[in-house]
Amino acid sequence: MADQSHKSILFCSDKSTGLKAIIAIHDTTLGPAIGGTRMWNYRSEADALDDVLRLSRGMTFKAAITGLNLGGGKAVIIGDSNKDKSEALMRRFGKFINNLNGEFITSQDVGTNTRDMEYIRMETPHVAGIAESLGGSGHTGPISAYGVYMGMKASAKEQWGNDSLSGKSIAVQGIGNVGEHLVKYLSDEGARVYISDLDEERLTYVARKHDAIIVPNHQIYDLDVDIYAPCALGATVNTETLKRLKCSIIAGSANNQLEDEEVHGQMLMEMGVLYAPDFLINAGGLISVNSEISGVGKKRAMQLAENIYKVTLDIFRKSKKDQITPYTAALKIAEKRIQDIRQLKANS
Ligand SMILES: NC(=O)c1ccc[n+]([C@@H]2O[C@H](COP(=O)([O-])OP(=O)(O)OC[C@H]3O[C@@H](n4cnc5c(N)ncnc54)[C@H](O)[C@@H]3O)[C@@H](O)[C@H]2O)c1
Repeated sequence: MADQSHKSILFCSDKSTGLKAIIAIHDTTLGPAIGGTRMWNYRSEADALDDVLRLSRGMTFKAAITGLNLGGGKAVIIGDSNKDKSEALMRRFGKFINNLNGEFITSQDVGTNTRDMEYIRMETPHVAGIAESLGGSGHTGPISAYGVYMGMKASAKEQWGNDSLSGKSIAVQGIGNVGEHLVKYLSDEGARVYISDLDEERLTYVARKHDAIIVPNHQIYDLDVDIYAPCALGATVNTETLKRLKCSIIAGSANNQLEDEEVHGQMLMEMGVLYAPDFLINAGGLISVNSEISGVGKKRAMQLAENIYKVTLDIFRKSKKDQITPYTAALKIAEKRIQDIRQLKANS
């Protein structure tokens, strides 16, 4: 908690529903902490804690760099989302969120969906990502994918002087809510798209629908492609995979793609691989949820997601000018905004 400057961490446990969850609030300078609830079968509670601490910190910087008045938080429920989920478990979790009196607002993430958010809503108003038919912003996957697509095009512009992805070869790891929509954008633009996932049925479906090429999971890092798009889980860019990756750009939706932000960010820069900071280009989901909370509507949300193109180019410019990695450049801009607003609030 002290290492990454978290504000608070709440462990939630309920025997009758089998709920075991952790809510981490990183920073609330800009506004209430917001972050999805991930349900995952973690190997240990320590792994779950590590994940929620990293993810909540990323949310702080994501909101800050996107210009939203929101803080950073995240929740994880320990369990198998296919087997352990129930209405009672989700509603019990909603009660824990309600006890935080609006300091934390949640939405969907890996392993949770709009139905789960509806159960949480039965116990607390501090939840977004509700189905469109019920007045919410619905699935965040499409807008997240659009933001990643914008960030990827900006990366292409920076690396090759032209933002067209037509004819480029792109490996998308994970074709879930975000990955599938990203594959559609890329395929529609004429890219050659390779896909991998743990879910065989989904792979066949997406490959057929969007004319993509299936590759076995273990081969995704060895492909001779222009772009690697991690859209499954974090830390896939590490010392081991960097020996295998041959791409010129890394741009995807997964949170915390770099196992060690400093070490692997620097390695990428030395290798001449352009890295589009994850917390910047995957902000579409947050933008969508913010539109639901603030009532600004879908059109404005799409404009903000489109703006990721420009912000990504600004970050690359700063990275070059200051001789720092794009990740550090993005972090500095986000931290400066938080610092400025903290001062503003202290003086008023
Ligand atoms: N949904 C959003 O709006 C959003 C926003 C920002 C960031 N993200 C991040 O993007 C990533 C994807 O989100 P999503 O909503 O599409 O999740 P999802 O659960 O719908 O999809 C993830 C997919 O990755 C696959 N997968 C898991 N481990 C894998 C592995 N080792 N190799 C290949 N495939 C694997 C899963 O089978 C699944 O199909 C996550 O890291 C999430 O935190 C999502």
